[in-house]
Amino acid sequence: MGIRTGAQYINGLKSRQPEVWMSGRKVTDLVNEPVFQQPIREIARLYDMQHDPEYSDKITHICEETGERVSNAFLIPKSFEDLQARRALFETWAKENFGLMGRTPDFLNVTVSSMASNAAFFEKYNPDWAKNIQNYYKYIRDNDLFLTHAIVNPQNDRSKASHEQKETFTHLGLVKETPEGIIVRGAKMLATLAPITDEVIVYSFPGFKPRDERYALSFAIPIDTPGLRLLCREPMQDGTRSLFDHPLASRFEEMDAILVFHDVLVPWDRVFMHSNVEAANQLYSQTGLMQSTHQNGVRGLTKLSFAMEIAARLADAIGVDGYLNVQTQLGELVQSVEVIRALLRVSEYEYVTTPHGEVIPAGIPLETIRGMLPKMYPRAIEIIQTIGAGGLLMMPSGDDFENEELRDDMDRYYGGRSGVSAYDRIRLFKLAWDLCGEGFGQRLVQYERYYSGDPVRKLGMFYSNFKRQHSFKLVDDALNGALKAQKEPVGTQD
Ligand SMILES: Cc1cc2nc3c(=O)[nH]c(=O)nc-3n(C[C@H](O)[C@H](O)[C@H](O)COP(=O)(O)OP(=O)(O)OC[C@H]3O[C@@H](n4cnc5c(N)ncnc54)[C@H](O)[C@@H]3O)c2cc1C
Ligand SMILES: Nc1c(O)cccc1C(=O)O
Repeated sequence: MGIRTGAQYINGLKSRQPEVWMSGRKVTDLVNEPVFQQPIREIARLYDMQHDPEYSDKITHICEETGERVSNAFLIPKSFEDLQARRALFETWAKENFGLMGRTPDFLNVTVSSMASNAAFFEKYNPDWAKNIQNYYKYIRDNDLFLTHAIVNPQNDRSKASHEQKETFTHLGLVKETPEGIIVRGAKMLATLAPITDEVIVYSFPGFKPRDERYALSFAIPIDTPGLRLLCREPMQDGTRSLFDHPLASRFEEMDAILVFHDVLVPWDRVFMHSNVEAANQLYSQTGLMQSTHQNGVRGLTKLSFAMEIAARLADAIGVDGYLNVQTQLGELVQSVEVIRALLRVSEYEYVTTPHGEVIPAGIPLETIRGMLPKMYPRAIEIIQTIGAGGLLMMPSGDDFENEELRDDMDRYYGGRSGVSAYDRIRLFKLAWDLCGEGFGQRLVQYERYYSGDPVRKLGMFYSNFKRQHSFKLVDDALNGALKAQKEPVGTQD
């Protein structure tokens, strides 16, 4: 089939009935559920772009194997140009939602592509696992599927290993093997956009301990697989708030869900790994999952740039950008954007070719983005709050603004500097408040901090890996140089 349209994506959603729970009720009509309608529209729009002549050649390509047009997320890059083609997709889609939707289909499609292109890793442990991940890659590529992922065990007690939790199946684990597949039970978090996806893939960050064997698994199943229950967090918008009042929150909220598996059957051909602590702990570093970090980086750059632009427009609208303190905050934001932009470029220009010929962005700059964005983005939000100050809290609702009795006051007292009307200022400040004040905006801060794991442990791992690869030779050069200089009599140099 190749690339889908938005309508085909929506028809896919209509054809399934996953068990979705939200606000104390079972959601039975997903596509007409007010909370999900707008995000579904946003994802459908991305699918439609694949067919739009303006974007098609930029974000899709003809698959060598099938001759069909497929998303660039399924490209296994073999050159710098391929990396750029993939980036073009990330960038084009991120710009459609200002980088605020992190888990658009490209994210996991890239992840699975890199797992499949590193099938040799799975082969080492079990040839069936390698075959399964490769077939799964082809399946989602050829059907242009949208995946969610759940890779983190629920918090419960982080001081204990999976096998030491209160109950055997608090963390998702293997119950038994059957002729048809494996039966799994327990929970995994935190599957963003799960209710409106086609499939879920499960794997884990490293950290399993001996005796955690049953929890060391990876597989993918349709989101409506019997026994799989999706428990949504409380929605941050009810789907009825106006676009005037909430221009971002009412469009781009990504629902998050805990997945609870009640003795779910995973067919053998969908099992990528099980009962192997060593394989599960190596999966992340050995299968090029770094490729998804390329998507994260491009998307994160768009989001940070958006925050920077909002801060600049706020400051301009109320005439405060001539003050030194405001200028230094805005300058800091522009420089943050430039740092991320430069790091992305370095990662692409200094790409690495793997032994099997895949071209991947350089890891250290991408990891650096991952370490810095969790600090830069919250800081950008703090700056928006600081520059907007009380003005962020004085904005009326759209209904107030439309009320003829109030209009004169609004026009008089809500305008900005000369040339900025009350209407323009109110709209701008509402945009800013969605990003820096609403629950929607706070989730986006939390997302930037945690979407790729705990930044504390990530930075620790980053330094340990860095140390393994570097001998800090400049220090030896300096020490040896000092010894040499000491021995050489003065005047012997040219
Ligand atoms: C908005 C949002 C969307 C997300 N979307 C997804 C998704 O789609 N799919 C998915 O799988 N995951 C998703 N995640 C989950 C994300 O992967 C986790 O939040 C992340 O891995 C951090 O784990 P945790 O939240 O369980 O924090 P914890 O690991 O429980 O950490 C809690 C605190 O304790 C500290 N801590 C815990 N253990 C240690 C330790 N061993 N050493 C030192 N400090 C420690 C941490 O530094 C942190 O401050 C999302 C998260 C957010 C916030
Ligand atoms: N963002 C990530 C995720 O959600 C799962 C696994 C890895 C990452 C990552 O950025 O490396």
